[in-house]
Amino acid sequence: MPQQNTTSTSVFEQAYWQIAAVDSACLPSIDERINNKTKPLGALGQLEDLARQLAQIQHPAPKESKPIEINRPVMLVFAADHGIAAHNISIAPPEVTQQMVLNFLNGGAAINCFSSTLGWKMKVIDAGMLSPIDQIARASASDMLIEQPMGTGTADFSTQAAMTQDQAEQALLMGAKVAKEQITQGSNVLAFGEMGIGNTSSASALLSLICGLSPERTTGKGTGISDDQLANKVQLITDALERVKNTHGTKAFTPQTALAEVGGFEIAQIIGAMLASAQAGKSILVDGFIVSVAALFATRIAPKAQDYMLFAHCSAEHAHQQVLAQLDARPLLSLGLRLGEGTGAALALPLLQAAASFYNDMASFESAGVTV
Ligand SMILES: O=C(O)c1ccc[n+]([C@@H]2O[C@H](COP(=O)([O-])O)[C@@H](O)[C@H]2O)c1
Ligand SMILES: Cc1cc2nc[nH]c2cc1C
Repeated sequence: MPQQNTTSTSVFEQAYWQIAAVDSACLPSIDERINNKTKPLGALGQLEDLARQLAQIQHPAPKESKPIEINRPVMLVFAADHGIAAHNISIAPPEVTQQMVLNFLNGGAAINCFSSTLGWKMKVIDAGMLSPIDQIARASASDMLIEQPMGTGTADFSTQAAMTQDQAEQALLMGAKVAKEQITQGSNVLAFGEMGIGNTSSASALLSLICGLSPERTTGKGTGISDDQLANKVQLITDALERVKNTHGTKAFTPQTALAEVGGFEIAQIIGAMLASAQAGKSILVDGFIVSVAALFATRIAPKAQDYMLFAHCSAEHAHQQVLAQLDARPLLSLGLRLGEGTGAALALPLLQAAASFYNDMASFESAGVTV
């Protein structure tokens, strides 16, 4: 059931989330620990930045030098359908969203392979697909599946608002609930993935609205559509932006308005889950283009949430670079992936573990008797 916001503060306001910035007072002791490891200064490159950020998130007290822990890493894959998918803007029809969710529940997708190989717990969240999961699949996958649909897919945003403002609000609360449950179970690293035929259209429109970028710059081929389909996708997003400007004027769009007009149920729930993770002081591992747009929205609601975000990879969807630039984020991997599902985030877990391992266990110059 949707939670009630008992305060008068909206979930789209920073004050609702009360996210503490990570404290830079702890940096000197963290840097001292990293710099005294038996290596030339900076020689572990981006792994040093990763260790620094993980240590800063986990040990804000200035003088403490405690190990980094990666506990019960959990992959949360949010799935939903999109009304815009009726316009042939994907290689696949909308039914494929649910077919792929069933594939997740049966353990057969790329994200299952990576999660089981690398040690992720995996949860699949139905945030609003065209039809509910049938009882047999539900019964056989009760441990992996979380059902909290906001409806049977969003409305077609090229002609009307994707969802109501109230749904956008409820979606944030429902996403937050999932993150809180996983944190209660002991997770301190939460990764985010998604599945939704048509959701690159939604992510592109959201990016255009919130950053004032033209649809040509924010729109790409998603699952691999043709040039003609891409031209149609750009036109549909252009029409949607025109519709939204006619409805709300040309003023800057708030995250809530943008989400309600052109968002997706899975994207909105991810935003809420990220904000709750940051609120609880846990690390957020961001996957590809769609999840990064959700991360951008989370930071537009509560800028301090970014302190807790680690960017796993750079997707082949070219607008992902625009999102990363907006966030001034440097991703860990660049493998040309454009699958989604959380696959890029899953693959980054060994890097987090390696960063923790050198930070925790590598000898210092003093302890090893190495004199440089
Ligand atoms: O994560 C990415 O960067 C990414 C880039 C392109 C496509 N996807 C996946 O493909 C689906 C959306 O693509 P489309 O063409 O249907 O909009 C959705 O299920 C995503 O998981 C994901
Ligand atoms: C087959 C398929 C698998 C996916 N996984 C994430 N998005 C997807 C889109 C399609 C079409």
